[in-house]
Amino acid sequence: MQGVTRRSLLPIWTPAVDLNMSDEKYDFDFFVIGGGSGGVRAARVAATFGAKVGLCELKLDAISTDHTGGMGGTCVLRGCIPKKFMVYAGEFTDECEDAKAYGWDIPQKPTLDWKKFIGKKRQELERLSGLYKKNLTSAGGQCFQGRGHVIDRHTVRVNDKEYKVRHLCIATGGRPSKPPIEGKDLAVVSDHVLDLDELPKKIVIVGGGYIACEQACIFHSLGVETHFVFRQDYVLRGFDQECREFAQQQYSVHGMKMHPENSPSKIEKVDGKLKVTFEPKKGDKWSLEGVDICLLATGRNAVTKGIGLESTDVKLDEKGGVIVDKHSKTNVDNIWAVGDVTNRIPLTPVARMEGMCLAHHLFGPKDSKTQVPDHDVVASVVFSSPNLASVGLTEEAAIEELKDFEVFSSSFTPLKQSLSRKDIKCLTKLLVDSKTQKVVGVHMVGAEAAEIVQGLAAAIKAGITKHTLDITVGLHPTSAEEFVTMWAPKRVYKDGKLQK
Ligand SMILES: Cc1cc2nc3c(=O)[nH]c(=O)nc-3n(C[C@H](O)[C@H](O)[C@H](O)COP(=O)(O)OP(=O)(O)OC[C@H]3O[C@@H](n4cnc5c(N)ncnc54)[C@H](O)[C@@H]3O)c2cc1C
Ligand SMILES: NC(=O)c1ccc[n+]([C@@H]2O[C@H](COP(=O)([O-])OP(=O)(O)OC[C@H]3O[C@@H](n4cnc5c(N)ncnc54)[C@H](O)[C@@H]3O)[C@@H](O)[C@H]2O)c1
Repeated sequence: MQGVTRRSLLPIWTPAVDLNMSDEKYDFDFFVIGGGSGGVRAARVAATFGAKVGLCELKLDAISTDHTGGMGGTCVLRGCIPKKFMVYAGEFTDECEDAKAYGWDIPQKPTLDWKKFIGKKRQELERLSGLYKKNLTSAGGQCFQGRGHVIDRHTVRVNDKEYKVRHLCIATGGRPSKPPIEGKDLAVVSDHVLDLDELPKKIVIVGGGYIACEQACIFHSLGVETHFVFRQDYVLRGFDQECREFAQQQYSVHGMKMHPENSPSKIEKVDGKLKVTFEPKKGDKWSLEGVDICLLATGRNAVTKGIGLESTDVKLDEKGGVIVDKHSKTNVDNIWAVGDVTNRIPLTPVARMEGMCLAHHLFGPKDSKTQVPDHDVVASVVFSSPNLASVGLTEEAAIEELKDFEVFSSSFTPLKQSLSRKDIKCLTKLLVDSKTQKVVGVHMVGAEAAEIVQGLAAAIKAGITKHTLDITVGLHPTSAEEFVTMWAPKRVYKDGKLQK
């Protein structure tokens, strides 16, 4: 086959497979379908180990479809990165508020040139997408633009050409799903709201998960009339209950219009705008009119349909995700899957870890310690305003799993806001195993929580005890120092029961 070259720089260690003995009947040792966080990491590391690697990805577009995507995948083009740019864009509103309280004279209301912002965002994402391709090809991998289709367990078709592959990796990620609401075609999904030509005046955001919370806070901070509608009494099911309540209370302090225990039942067009009708858990139906955008942030589905998987015996779970073992292997010996398509933990660093471990497992040194991804104690953060960052057990999970533990928590006004928006509060929380004194959970709601909890996540992995935190000298004055100055437990549980 033309154009496929084995990387000349062979690794200095002993690879897991003898790459010089690879079967000539294969065009590639390793072929990846999907150029997102997981796929590119797997392909790039495998190429670095000297494997003959190919990867295919759809053509670049902000909106993902069966035929559009782009190198870098969801995280780079319609996830983490554009979302974080929007978070930053919105933060200047609060900064201006704080600045005034600190004595700055801001003569007129600052305005945002949305077209300028979105133009810069598009330019930067295109650059990043190009970098993903460049990094893979410089590692020796080959990149194809086109839709990958599995013909059989050793054959992939891209752009009408078939390739024989020794190992195949499915890394096709996920795409947003819409619930069966009347008029749902009038609503948009997260791909769209991260790439709007114009900023809406009035937006309805449906869902209570990561995306809904982040987007609601972003649009509210950008001055858009934001209606945040969710089914439960509190947002972010699965997070620590005290943190959920605290975050939700802080969202309303910022003035956002929250509509808990409501679901949309109908979306229609009236006089060129949207009318969205809701059914509350209790009470009568009600509607919002004059809505520019209705975002359905109600979950995502693994991309496993229409890519030829049915021509293999690869087993899917009940939600359509690829079932894999601890090495990311499917039930078919040479087919592997990493990232969101496997419905494990749908986060970028997790997809990357799975890709990295797979490459090590297949092509790395035999004694590599990074062959099995570790899904235990994975930190996560909701980039809402304020951030909610979390690692380890929640208080509710600790009651079930640990039974004997102590809760340390503190809520306070961050120093910066003590001269400005005094109703802005921060919550820090630690859970400690009573028997071992090990820290088993860290949670924070507040500015920069993500930056702070990252370090504590590493400390938990290293088995840090409460005593070590107690003898750690804080950095003053910071919000982070609360984690080393919470001496007395707020609550103590014995045998899963709260002690008086
Ligand atoms: C709005 C939003 C915000 C997010 N924010 C964060 C965050 O802040 N932090 C975080 O950790 N995670 C975040 N995530 C989650 C994160 O983006 C995903 O977990 C991550 O991108 C998954 O990587 P992946 O490689 O599994 O899949 P993807 O990145 O989705 O990549 C899959 C790729 O496969 C391609 N593809 C699909 N089918 C084919 C085919 N047949 N042929 C060729 N190519 C194909 C797609 O075009 C896509 O590029 C966010 C997600 C969303 C939607
Ligand atoms: N900061 C981050 O790390 C980040 C940000 C965004 C997304 N993500 C990842 O992407 C994944 C998907 O995010 P998501 O927010 O789409 O999903 P999610 O699973 O976090 O939330 C979906 C929400 O939609 C609600 N919902 C579902 N069906 C509904 C219906 N019919 N009517 C009303 N509400 C309904 C659910 O109750 C839930 O609150 C997340 O699980 C997360 O792992 C991560």
